[in-house]
Order: sequence, then structure tokens, then C-alpha cells
Amino acid sequence: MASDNALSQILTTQQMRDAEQRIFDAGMPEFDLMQLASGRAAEWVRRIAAGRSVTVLCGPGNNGGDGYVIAHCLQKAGLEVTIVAPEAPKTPSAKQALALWGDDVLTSGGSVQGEVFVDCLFGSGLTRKLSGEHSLLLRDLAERHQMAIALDVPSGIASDSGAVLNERLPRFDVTLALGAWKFAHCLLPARDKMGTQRLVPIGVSALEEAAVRVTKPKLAPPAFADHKYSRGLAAIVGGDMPGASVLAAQAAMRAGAGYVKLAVHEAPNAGPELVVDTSHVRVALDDKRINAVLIGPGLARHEGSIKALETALKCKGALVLDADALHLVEPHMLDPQMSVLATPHDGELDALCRKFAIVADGRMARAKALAAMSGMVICAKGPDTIIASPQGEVAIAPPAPSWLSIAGTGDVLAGIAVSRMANGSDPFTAACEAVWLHGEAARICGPAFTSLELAQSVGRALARCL
Ligand SMILES: NC(=O)C1=CN([C@@H]2O[C@H](COP(=O)(O)OP(=O)(O)OC[C@H]3O[C@@H](n4cnc5c(N)ncnc54)[C@H](O)[C@@H]3O)[C@@H](O)[C@H]2O)[C@@H](O)CC1
Ligand SMILES: Nc1ncnc2c1ncn2[C@@H]1O[C@H](COP(=O)(O)OP(=O)(O)O)[C@@H](O)[C@H]1O
Ligand SMILES: [K+]
Repeated sequence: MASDNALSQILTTQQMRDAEQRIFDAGMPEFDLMQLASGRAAEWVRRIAAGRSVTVLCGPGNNGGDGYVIAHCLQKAGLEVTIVAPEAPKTPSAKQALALWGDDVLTSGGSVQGEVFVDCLFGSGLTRKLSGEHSLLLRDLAERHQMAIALDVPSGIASDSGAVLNERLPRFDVTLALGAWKFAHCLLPARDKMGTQRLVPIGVSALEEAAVRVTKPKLAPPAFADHKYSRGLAAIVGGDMPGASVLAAQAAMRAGAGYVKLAVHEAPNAGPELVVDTSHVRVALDDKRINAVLIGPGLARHEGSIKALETALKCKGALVLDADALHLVEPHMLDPQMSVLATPHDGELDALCRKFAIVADGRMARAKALAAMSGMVICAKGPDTIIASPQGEVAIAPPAPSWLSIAGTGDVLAGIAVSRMANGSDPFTAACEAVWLHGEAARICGPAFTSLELAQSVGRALARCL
């Protein structure tokens, strides 16, 4: 039985090759592993095809090899199967797989019209964009079938970055990831091409240094003897636009902390359940019981906000920086001893990267470099949220409802995160817990919710983690 970590890890092409090599070194011949992987993938295809005819497009590498084995398994199961292979197999395992098939192979797809199409042209070994001929063949076959399944990763997609290398690549209904998730399964734009994703386990063990997919956290209810302070006091510093900090506080009250205090000069829209401290922020934060502080939502950007930020940075506990605080913070202000979580969206990530002189390509590389340089955990928000720690850990959030693309949902995320940190989670864990609870709260809300409704659903999302 594979461990949870092995099923949630995300591997680079090199890590995947090394993992396969370890399986070979343990005594399994290469072709046996191909047969195991392809046999399990074929079982998915058989169930999805449900008696319909299948066309398999096979390339020259091991992805193509998998295709021949899948075709063989489906034919044995009684399905009508056609193989299109524009090139002969080149790897030893792919050659053995063709021999196993032993039937006709079409070299062009001109006359093929079928029901289910399986793309085994290229997988994780793709090194450059598809030739015009390959790209046209892939698109044509996908268009001429009722449904399309990609094996491992759709052809034309860079496995390690999630870049789509060719224009007009087809959109797949199902993608069967072999052995482990790859970055392309988690990141845009590639993820958008893949439809429903399924992982086909092949016995790859968990790698300590691998990135992971954020999975549902396991949270505990308050202990029998807990009281509000033992569960954690989260302080949220408001500013000129108190609505944003109220949203964060509404979420924080439902995410685990025992006490949420909103430090803001006025909060006319705060409910009676919220503790509002209208004294000066210096006074409000001068409380040794505070475990974590959030500053940024609705803070504004002026002299007074900088002073408030400096005060928050003097609190010795944990800190969440969001929104305006990410524009105001300077590298020299960060105490290396503090546990800081920053939650930038793309614009804020740009601003932080400029400040910390980060030059790297892509959100993943930028988030990792920024975390390493700044000492902060970076939760780079978006449809494919990436969490990176200064120690090099990386987690990628599962897809969340796109209904989250409204104003105020980031405030809710920051509120959940500070609550988790007040409750005792380290910043990386808190960020993972927060993005999961945030996505789940959105699923609970259904379409077209307000950010207050999202905050109000956080408790029900948390209930699913107990
Ligand atoms: N070793 C094994 O037995 C296993 C292999 N697996 C399969 O193996 C795949 C990876 O196999 P490979 O490393 O052979 O890679 P691919 O099958 O993706 O193809 C790589 C080959 O195509 C060439 N190539 C790359 N991009 C090209 C392009 N745009 N146009 C033309 N040629 C191009 C490469 O030079 C190389 O010869 C995985 O995606 C997976 O399907 C899995 O079944 C797990 C087990
Ligand atoms: N298309 C989308 N799909 C999934 N999540 C999204 C999408 N767009 C935005 N989000 C999420 O919504 C939140 C928006 O945050 P942010 O831009 O800071 O909003 P605000 O500052 O208005 O509160 C983030 O958590 C982000 O990950
Ligand atoms: K493929």
C-alpha cells in the first residue's frame, strides 16, 4: 500500500526517472514495470471506454511503449482497438511492447474515426515542441473521437513547468498520471488541458525532498481542558478600509483560534461576536498572550500604516503579511527569528520580487527564490496557488472553484492562515491548511457567493477535517 505522501508527491522528470531506476535496481525488469503501469492505466481506459472502440496514438519513447501495452490489454478485453504510430519504437521497452501487440499498426491517422482516443505520443520525456506533423495528427485524432484520454501528460506539454509548447493542442477529458504527479498536473496553463486527473500508482516510494499536492488537513477538535487562550489568540490589525480586516476576522474566528481580536480605530460593520480594540495599535498589540498577528488587509499605504506594520513586526510571535503590508515591507524590516507567512497575489509577488532582487522565470521559481531570500514562507495565490518555504519545501494547492475570483477572498484566506498560526501551526503548514479550508469553503458556498459568505463557511470546511 503506497503511503499518503507517495500519492500526493509531485516529481520532476529527473526525480521520476531516479524513482523508476530504484525500482529497477530492486530487481524489477524495465519491461515488467511498463507492463504493470500500462496494465493499470488500461484498466481505467477499459472502464471509461465502456465497450466503445479505442484508438491509441503511440510515439517512439516509453510513453508510446505504454500505448502498445494498453492497446494489447484492451484488445484482450474484447475491445476494438486501432494503433496509429507515426514513428517506430526506439527504446528497448517500447520495442518489446510493439512485439507484444503483434497486430497491424497504421502510420498515419487519415482514415481513423473512432470513439475513444488515447494519446501516448509523448509523455514526460518531451524535450521540445511537437513538429507540425505530430501536432496536426494529435489534434485531428482528438477531434475525430468522442472523448480523449492523455497518458501521463498530454503530448506537447512540458512536464516540469506546465508550459503548453504548441498552439491549439487538444483539451483532454481524462489524464492518467503514471507513478506520481508531475508539475504539469498541478500548474496552469497545462492543468487546464487535462480534464479529470487520475493517479495510477506503480510502487514509487515517497521522496523526502519532493514537492507535494496540498491534501485535506487532519485537524483536532479543542482538547477537553482547552480555553480560549490555550487555543491561541490571533490579532488582526485593520486600517483605513475596516471591511477587509472584518472579513479576515470573520474567517479567523472559524478556523481554530480561541480568541480573535481586531485592532482597528473603528469597525462599524463588525458583529457583536468580534472583539474590537479601538485603542492605538501599539497598545492593542502590547499583549503577551497574542500568538499570531495579521496585518495588511484594508491597511492602506501611508505613514500611519508603515508605523502599524513596524509595530506588528516587533511582536515576537508569528506574523501574516498580506495586501498593503506586502507593498510596505522592506527587506531590512524582517527579523530572521520571526515566523512570517506572506500571501501575495501575482501583483504583490512582483512587488516583493523587485524588493528582494529576485530574478527567476515563472511563479514557481520566483516563489522558491523569494522564500529562500526573504526567510518568509510564500503563499503565491492564484488559480494554482504555490506555497514555498525558506527551507525549500513546496506545496501546490488542488484546483479551487474559480468563483473565488472576487474581491475580498484573499482577506478570508489571510484570516484563516493567522488563525491556524495562532492555534500552533508553523507558517508552511498553516498556509497549506488555509488554502485547503479556503477552497473547501468555496465549494460549500457553491456558485456566486460573497466574501462574507465565504468567511462564514470556513467553520463547515473545518468540520470536514476533524
Ligand atoms: N520506464 C518505464 O518503464 C516507465 C515509463 N513510463 C512512461 O515513460 C514515459 C517517458 O518515456 P520516455 O522518457 O521514453 O519519453 P517519451 O515517451 O515522452 O518520449 C521521449 C523520446 O522522444 C524524443 N522527443 C522528445 N520530444 C520530442 C519531440 N517534440 N518530437 C520528437 N521526438 C521527441 C526524445 O528524444 C525521446 O527519444 C512516461 O511519460 C511514461 O508514459 C511509465 O510507464 C512508468 C514506467
Ligand atoms: N480563478 C480562480 N480559481 C481559484 N481560486 C482563485 C481564482 N482567482 C482567485 N482565486 C483565489 O482567491 C483569492 C483572491 O485573493 P486576492 O487577489 O488577494 O483578493 P482580495 O485582495 O480582493 O481579497 C486567492 O486566495 C486566490 O487563490
Ligand atoms: K501522452
